[in-house]
Amino acid sequence: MTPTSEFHISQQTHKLERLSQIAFSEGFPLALWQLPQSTEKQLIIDLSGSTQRTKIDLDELPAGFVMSPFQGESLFLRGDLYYRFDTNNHEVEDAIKGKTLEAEVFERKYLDYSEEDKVNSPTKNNIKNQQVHISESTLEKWDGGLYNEMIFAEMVSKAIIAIENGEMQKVVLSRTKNVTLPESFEVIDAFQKLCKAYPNAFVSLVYLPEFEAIWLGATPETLVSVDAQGIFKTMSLAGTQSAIGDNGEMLSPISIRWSHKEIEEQAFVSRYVIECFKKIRLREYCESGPKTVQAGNLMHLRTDFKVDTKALNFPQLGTVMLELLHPTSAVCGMPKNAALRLIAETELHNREFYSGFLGPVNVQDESYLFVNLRTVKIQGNHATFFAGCGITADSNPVKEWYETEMKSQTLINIIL
Ligand SMILES: C=C(O[C@@H]1C=C(C(=O)O)C=C[C@H]1O)C(=O)O
Repeated sequence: MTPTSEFHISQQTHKLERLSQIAFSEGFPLALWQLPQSTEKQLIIDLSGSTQRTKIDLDELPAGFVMSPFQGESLFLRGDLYYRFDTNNHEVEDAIKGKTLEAEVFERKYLDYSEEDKVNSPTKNNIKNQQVHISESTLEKWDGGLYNEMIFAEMVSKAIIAIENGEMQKVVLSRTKNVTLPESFEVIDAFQKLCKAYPNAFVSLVYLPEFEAIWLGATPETLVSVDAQGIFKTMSLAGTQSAIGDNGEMLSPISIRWSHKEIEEQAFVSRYVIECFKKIRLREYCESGPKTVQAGNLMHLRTDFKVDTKALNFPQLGTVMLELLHPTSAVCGMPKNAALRLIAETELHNREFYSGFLGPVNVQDESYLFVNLRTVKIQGNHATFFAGCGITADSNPVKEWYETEMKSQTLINIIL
């Protein structure tokens, strides 16, 4: 191999990392993701320098990435630059061929590897050491930790009383866990580790310069997807158990037994999805499940729903269902308004983007939106993990605390 081609290959390997570091240092919004069961990583950079606030209309939006909070306006990252990388982090050939002029100009400005650049340009070569800019005022907002087992158990007890009083049937309460990251922590490495560890999850990294934050996650839950063939999918996911046995062994899904509480909790979510179909008088959906599925260190109960939008001549189904479904009772509760009220009165933190939804929209004619679970917000060396649990009349407050601990461990086990 000639020295030039060796250099070229090593630059290829680092391209994903370099592009990310450029976005972080220049303040360009960025989304990097791996779809479930895919070995490709996809990357979008919005060159405008800020995200757009928008209503999510899947039929209208250009190619980009949606980041939506639990409550409030959705953000849209425009796909000005779009890259695809294979398992070895090499750029995918057909994506290179279809490169836009904008991408070529960008690469010439930031990634041109002439000999002179290698020696002289600080922007182009020392970029790896640059971090996301974070202001003092953002750091001041960081709290040392709002929750402990007793506080959270009391919140759950309060929710159980509300359920017993007939105010609601189910509510999902969540908490945060704050961790100071070690100096050795590298966010792109953490993303890569999550991709390897969780091939069945939607693994994502989203940089939002206006929030001076990076959100990293590995969620098991599809909210709405519409593929290039017009197949719409959603799911009801709930009920949680450890996937790891008493002796540290990985359990198999068929060995898992579910209690009445968990079966009921998941059935609430399925009923909610079916109610949404009923509202638009759609009967032509296929339903399969519930079945036990593994999500990293956890097992859940899942029912899948599928609709052929082409056969029904209903191309807007994705947009209509998104509006009806979010927030589902997997992250909020039943009935929705009573649950929202209790969440607002009880939780000590703002959920921000946790339990909202995120994913690529109209990228290669497909849209995949996921519920933002198993997620962490990173600001400087501060990490806030978010996790929640579904509470019904049969909940045990201490068990629910452990469930949120296990859910935080899905990320912590891999990235720290
Ligand atoms: C709320 C979360 O997860 C949701 C709640 C579940 C439950 O209550 O058992 C299971 C899966 C998700 O639908 C979370 O991960 O934070």
